[in-house]
Amino acid sequence: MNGNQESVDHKFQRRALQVSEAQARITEVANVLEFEDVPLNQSCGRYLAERVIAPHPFPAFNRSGMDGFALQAADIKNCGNGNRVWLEIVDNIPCGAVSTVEITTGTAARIMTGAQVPEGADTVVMLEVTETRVTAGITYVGISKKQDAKRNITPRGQELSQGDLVLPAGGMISAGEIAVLAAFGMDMVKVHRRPKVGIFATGTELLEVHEPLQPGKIRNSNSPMLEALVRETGGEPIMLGAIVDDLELARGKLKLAMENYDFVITTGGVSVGDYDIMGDLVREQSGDMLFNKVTMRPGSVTTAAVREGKLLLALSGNPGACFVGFQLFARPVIGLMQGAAQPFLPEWTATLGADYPKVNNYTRFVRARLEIREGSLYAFPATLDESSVMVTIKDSDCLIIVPPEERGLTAGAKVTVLKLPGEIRG
Ligand SMILES: Nc1nc2c(c(=O)[nH]1)N[C@H]1C(S)=C(S)[C@@H](COP(=O)(O)OP(=O)(O)OC[C@H]3O[C@@H](n4cnc5c(N)ncnc54)[C@H](O)[C@@H]3O)O[C@H]1N2
Ligand code: MOO
Ligand SMILES: [Mg+2]
Repeated sequence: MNGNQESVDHKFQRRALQVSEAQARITEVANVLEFEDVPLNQSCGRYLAERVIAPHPFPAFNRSGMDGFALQAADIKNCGNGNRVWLEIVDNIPCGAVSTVEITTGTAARIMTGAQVPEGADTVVMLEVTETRVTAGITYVGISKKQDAKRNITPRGQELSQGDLVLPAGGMISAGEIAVLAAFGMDMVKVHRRPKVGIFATGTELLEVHEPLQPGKIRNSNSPMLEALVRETGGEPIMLGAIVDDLELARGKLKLAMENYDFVITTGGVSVGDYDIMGDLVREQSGDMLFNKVTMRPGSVTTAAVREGKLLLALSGNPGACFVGFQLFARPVIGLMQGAAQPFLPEWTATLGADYPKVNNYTRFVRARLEIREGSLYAFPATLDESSVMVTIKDSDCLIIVPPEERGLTAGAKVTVLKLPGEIRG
């Protein structure tokens, strides 16, 4: 044997991790970023850094649910069958006012929806079932139907008592949360800073989006896709362009990116090809490597490393693998850095809508369209779902998790899907 044959090429020596193990390794080193206070109207899509406890009951006062008259139910308990009661109107209470007149037997106050119910009143009769008359300069309301106490009054604290947990830490802020925060007077919200995510692509074949097509070359579509994905997950993308497949160039670029940003994502050059420089770069400092092979398709060559506490995720250049690798590894990292309590894609159960005959050694994440038929959720796998395929990414609502199987799956099988964000296209 000559020396050449004896030597081991470490490029080919990769220990494949299960997806869950790879996710555990990368999320373990994803540190939550510092706090910042943001104005309420800019907090949509951020994650609450602290739980919110109700500082007061909500609603804060007994509130009328109707335009009508506040009175004592006991005064009208014999109404009906021709019996009518006349009560003296002692006040008129618009929204925002607090009446100083207590309702006693024989009296009522005109009141508007949303106004504070006056002391002494225990029911509000709606305007439409009342009549008024003026006798000797005094206005009376006539009521001819009985009504129980508590009707049309929302009691103080009906929705929340003081001290109740309103919002847990780590929940995403959207319209409903913003309404609650506003109602409790929180015009500034404590969140975790968005991670700055440096993104660059490697590949001598890559053209800029605006460049005309040239023989053998392709436009860099992964960088804009990653930029959109980083934004979608709440990160701040920093676009560092594309570089040719040159180890020195890549080393310099990576160093700069790792020094300046919270998280670095690259695409391309992680397989075993002669120009797969990102794989080589990570292997150079093998102590830092978290994984460089995962038992998944697409994206088996997805590589991750940690350097001085900073994470590098080197995604495959193949668009399908780049997309899936982002969803499984970058999404939770970016979420955790912002303090998200649920940083992973949600898992749903669906019925497979068409046969999926492919046999897999590895777990497959198959792009699919979701459809609701007669109240049940169906997942239709994309006909083209190879790692290298790009166009079916845009048609997908979810990724079907197809475990390693000796034979394929048939239509009707129950499958677990990872729901991608956004509306179901149907
Ligand atoms: N001998 C082997 N060959 C390959 C293996 C293997 O195990 N042994 N793995 C295959 C698998 S699986 C994948 S996935 C790819 C991974 O490739 P790389 O991550 O090294 O990516 P590249 O070689 O740079 O490019 C692959 C493919 O993607 C296109 N590409 C690259 N960057 C972009 C971009 N920014 N935008 C759009 N498209 C991009 C590139 O032109 C190539 O066509 O390796 C297999 N090979
Ligand atoms: O990394 Mo490749 O995408 O497994 O097909
Ligand atoms: Mg390659």
